[in-house]
Amino acid sequence: MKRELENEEDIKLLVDTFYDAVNQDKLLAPVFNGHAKVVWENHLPLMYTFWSTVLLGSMSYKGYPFQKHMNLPIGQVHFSRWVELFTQTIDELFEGEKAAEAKHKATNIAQVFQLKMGILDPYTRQAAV
Ligand code: HEM
Repeated sequence: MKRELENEEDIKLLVDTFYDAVNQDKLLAPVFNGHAKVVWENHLPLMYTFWSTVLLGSMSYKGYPFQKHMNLPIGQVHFSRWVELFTQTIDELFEGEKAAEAKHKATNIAQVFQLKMGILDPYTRQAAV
């Protein structure tokens, strides 16, 4: 049954389910595990703090996420998949205002990363040529 996204337990469920999907994705899994060699025991708790700061205002995350992405071998196709999996995860588990906010914020942050990386053109917001 779908529920409102409202507490730390929900954040943990969101993050765990999302990265399970990432780990099964043929496009994204090699970036996380092959290229970046992410240590999941560290990354997952960090992402709980990130999303609880963004959505619940906990202020438990302190960092600069963009820096971790700027040298990754990723383009528009990777970001589109990331946003698609995130959106699917939210829709599968949650409903309501916070769920909508989570999708909106994730999409915006993904767009900002792509603008900063020069993947999207700042004027058209389409793929930069
Ligand atoms: C194709 C898309 C993406 C890929 C491949 C990706 C991959 C990564 C990788 C490899 C790391 C470093 C993990 C580590 O060193 O342990 C990371 C960190 C992180 N990512 Fe992403 N990411 C993507 C999109 C996003 C988006 C859209 C967001 C936000 C909505 C995000 C938020 C973060 C945060 C908060 C961190 C932690 C940064 C820190 O160390 O403080 N990522 N990501």
